[in-house]
Amino acid sequence: MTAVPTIGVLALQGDVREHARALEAAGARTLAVRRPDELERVDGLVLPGGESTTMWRLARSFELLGPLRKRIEAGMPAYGSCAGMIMLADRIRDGAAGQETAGGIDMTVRRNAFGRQVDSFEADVPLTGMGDTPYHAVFIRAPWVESVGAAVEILGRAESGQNAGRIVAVRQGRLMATAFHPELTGDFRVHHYFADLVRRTTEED
Ligand SMILES: NC(=O)CC[C@H](N)C(=O)O
Repeated sequence: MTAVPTIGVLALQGDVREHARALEAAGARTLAVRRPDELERVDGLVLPGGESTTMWRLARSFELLGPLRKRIEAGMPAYGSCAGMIMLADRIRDGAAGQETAGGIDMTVRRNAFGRQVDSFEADVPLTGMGDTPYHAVFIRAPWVESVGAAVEILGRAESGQNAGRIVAVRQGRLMATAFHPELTGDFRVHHYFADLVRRTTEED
């Protein structure tokens, strides 16, 4: 029998409840993670959208940044959306002074990249491995992925307009990230994909 995985949502700041709801719709049990002992109990973690500078500062003061890095290095699956994508990037551009990330994905992410042109917008993005219909993606002061290392698989790019070709969804092994917010649209394909990844990981380990 396949066990139901417990997926944490980093609950320092951001749209935690929406992710929990989407993960539950994808068949996972969820846990709000604010403390290192909560982080220890989850099979995978979602880092939500919000504000990456605040998330970073809070992660430091809650003494979560170090434990988060350790669990990611040890192979915990993690998925970051928007600010969460920034948190999973090994390198960031246009960060606040001294801004750190948990890292894990070999990519450079530019913060507020689309925001200079337009604060928020919606676009259809075809996503590898998540069905034939493009994903209707909501971007809110979103970052984009400026460059990726060889181990990173590009799952989606913006298709049209002046931002055509920009990388907005990636995966590196057990880590994945999207520049957009799949918790807001009621189409939970991204959460299903991540929940399946976590389920397979718990079977492998
Ligand atoms: N919707 C979002 O998560 C926005 C991200 C935000 N601009 C940041 O830098 O963290």
